[in-house]
Amino acid sequence: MSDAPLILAVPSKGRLQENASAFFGRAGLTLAQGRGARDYRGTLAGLPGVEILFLSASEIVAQLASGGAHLGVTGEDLVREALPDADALVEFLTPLGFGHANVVVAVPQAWIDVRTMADLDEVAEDLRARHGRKMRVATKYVNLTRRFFADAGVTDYRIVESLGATEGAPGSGTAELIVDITTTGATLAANALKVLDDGVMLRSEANLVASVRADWSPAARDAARTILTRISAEEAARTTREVRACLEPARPFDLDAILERHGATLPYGVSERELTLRVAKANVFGLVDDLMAVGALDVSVRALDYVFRPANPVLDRLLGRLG
Ligand SMILES: Nc1ncnc2c1ncn2[C@@H]1O[C@H](COP(=O)(O)OP(=O)(O)OP(=O)(O)O)[C@@H](O)[C@H]1O
Ligand SMILES: O=P(O)(O)OC[C@H]1O[C@H](OP(=O)(O)OP(=O)(O)O)[C@H](O)[C@@H]1O
Ligand SMILES: [Mg+2]
Repeated sequence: MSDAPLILAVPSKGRLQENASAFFGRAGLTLAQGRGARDYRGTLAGLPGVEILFLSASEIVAQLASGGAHLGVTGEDLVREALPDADALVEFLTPLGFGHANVVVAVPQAWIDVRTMADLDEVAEDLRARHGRKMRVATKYVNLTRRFFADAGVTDYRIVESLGATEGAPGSGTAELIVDITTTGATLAANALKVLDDGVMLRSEANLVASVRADWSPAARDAARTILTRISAEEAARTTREVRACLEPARPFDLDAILERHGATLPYGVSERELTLRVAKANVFGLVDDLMAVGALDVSVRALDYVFRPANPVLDRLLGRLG
């Protein structure tokens, strides 16, 4: 099985789907979905050593854990919930900048004296004394909740497993409080719930995740190299700019000081009249000001599509992990 292809698992629906295919598209990796939206297998245009599985975000976690997929895009919240020992089974390669959601503990806004996890002890005691039953927490994040509540020293409660519309549980009387994800806070507000001051359990976003258990054949490693190289090249281009400056030949200045001040580099070396610099996007205008101040005759700034460099820390980390 040494030429087994690389299996890449991509969300087939939901909030992560569109962002995931846009992300691969920017990196020059076009997802081709066989015979239309209901075909759950696909390919990467121009990369024959790759098979794509279109799965739900939570199924992607299961495939990464079992080794059924080499790489996948999914939410960190789902990985941490499903895999108690996540770091032994998977490697988080890079956060993707979309799918942001916080996993939070939320209680009714009407509980004005309840602000922190420690206050939940009193709520639990009160429920026991007055109604003779345990405080109930509605959630589908059962494992994350158990761990977080244990770390906070809250032990007198019961989990009511929720399959959806978790925020409705306190209103309908099936639980006193909830643990769920929130992005804009609109659903919590609509259900008159508030997040406890120390109730943010996890700040999650979509990640590119690698399976440690998968059959990392030479062909699969080659394909991963190609994919991660393009992803890094796109990221480097998106976060940096190329600055070209035409200089007055006879006028000396401290180039090293300028490079250092803005974290700029000279990827093509130094020549007397023209400099090509690379700099973080946020530092562009400071660098331009300094170049003008030392007498530059013309400065241009360009966005690039891709920046390829021989070193790829993400790939190195993956290969190091696989041994
Ligand atoms: N506002 C949001 N609501 C829900 N999920 C979000 C939100 N923002 C980001 N996400 C991410 O998307 C993931 C859920 O994706 P989605 O609902 O498509 O998959 P799923 O829950 O596995 O599928 P299903 O709901 O069919 O079980 C979350 O776990 C989280 O990582
Ligand atoms: O903070 P907000 O921006 O309001 O978003 C949070 C809500 O969105 C998600 O539900 P979703 O619509 O995905 O339904 P689901 O729970 O059935 O997956 C999540 O479970 C919350 O209910
Ligand atoms: Mg969902």
